[in-house]
Amino acid sequence: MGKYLETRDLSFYYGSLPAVRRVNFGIERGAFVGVLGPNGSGKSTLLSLLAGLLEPAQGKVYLEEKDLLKLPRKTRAKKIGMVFQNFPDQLELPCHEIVMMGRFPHWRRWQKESLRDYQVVNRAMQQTATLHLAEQPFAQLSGGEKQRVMIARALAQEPELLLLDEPTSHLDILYQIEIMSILAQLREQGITILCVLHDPNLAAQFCNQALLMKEGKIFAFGKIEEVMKISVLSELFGVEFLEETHPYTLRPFFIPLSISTPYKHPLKVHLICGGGSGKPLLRLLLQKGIEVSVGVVNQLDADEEAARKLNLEVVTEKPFSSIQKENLEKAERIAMQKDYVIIAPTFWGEGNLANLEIALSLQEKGKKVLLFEKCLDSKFDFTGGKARQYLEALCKRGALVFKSPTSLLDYLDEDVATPKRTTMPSESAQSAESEAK
Ligand SMILES: Nc1ncnc2c1ncn2[C@@H]1O[C@H](COP(=O)(O)OP(=O)(O)OP(=O)(O)O)[C@@H](O)[C@H]1O
Repeated sequence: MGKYLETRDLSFYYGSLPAVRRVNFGIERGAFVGVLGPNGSGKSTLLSLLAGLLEPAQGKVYLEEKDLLKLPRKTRAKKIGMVFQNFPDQLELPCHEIVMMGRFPHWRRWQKESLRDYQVVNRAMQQTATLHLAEQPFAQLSGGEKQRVMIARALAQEPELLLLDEPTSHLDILYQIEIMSILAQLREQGITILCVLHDPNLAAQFCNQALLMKEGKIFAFGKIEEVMKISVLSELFGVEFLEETHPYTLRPFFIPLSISTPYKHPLKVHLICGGGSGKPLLRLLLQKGIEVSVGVVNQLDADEEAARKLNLEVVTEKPFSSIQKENLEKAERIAMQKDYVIIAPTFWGEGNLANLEIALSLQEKGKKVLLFEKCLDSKFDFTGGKARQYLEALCKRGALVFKSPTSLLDYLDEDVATPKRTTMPSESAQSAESEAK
């Protein structure tokens, strides 16, 4: 059986500019789809095609398996409610009359407003908190108030399918949440909703599916939990995100961090850490644009969580387990691709000691190892001295010891500026090394 709403090879051009390119997707009745994508990616054009306001250059839109453009105009107007950006916002009509316009498709010629029409308008204005604006001229409302009145008008239409283009764009945060909650309730009543949004969090919290667009094409489409991932969103928007899970809804939410640039620093490092010891360093390394891999760390460890949320390459081991051979080999392979191995001042136990064995092995293969004075403090060693022996062996064989993350970062910068330095410890590092001894 076909879907409630479906597009097949849908394309649209403005002159020679392809705005929507061979878009294929289908949604079930009652879906609540968030349409997201960068500016100019074709979201509004797609919505206009779905509303039948634009005629596709190629392909078709099907509503309940029928060619949308072949449905009588009045049938379309009854079924599809729209809240678009380009409403005439200087109308002097009182708001209740604007909302009543939503009833037009249900009227016969010369029909007057019925009691039911007034009831539906009243309910729509209650739902959108616009009842107190009923007598006010539309033109005199604020942007957010106008937006809510236009949503009320669409609700008064009692549509099956609601298409909204950035319905939250002029709303303060309270009304953003309120409007999204109203839409979620409408969905529970069986209305199918497609809604262009700029905020991934509104989509992640309220929608059940996401349609991501880039350059007129579908970039990703599916359930929120399948599609809304930092790797996908970062690539779509060119912004780094941190992902958290909402403690109550268990839906993901995203914190934009910075504009994603390809790692701009020429050096790459592998970080051995654990228990949160790597976090301060991770932040500094990433701020400099240095590519970082992490491991081996136990799943659910604070550093593992940070690396995962930052979408870094990370080698993990099961929680509370000693590191398995295949994970050690994987970490070694990854670290071999890097310029340095950095050891954070973490606690050492029998479970993670093997990370120091890899560091020694990597050093033997010519990899440069950097660590911190604090690493040599025996209070971090819960292996009866084995960890300290490994760390001292690393130092004897040329590992550089630093007082602080910033001095290590300075060293990396010097190293880039003076290529020969990579084989010769810097003065600051040497002095730290001798102090440590
Ligand atoms: N009326 C028009 N005439 C010519 N080009 C247009 C027109 N409307 C949109 N475009 C172009 O078509 C492309 C897609 O625009 P569209 O408005 O569909 O994107 P969008 O994803 O909704 O953008 P935004 O997030 O900025 O609202 C853009 O390159 C835009 O410049």
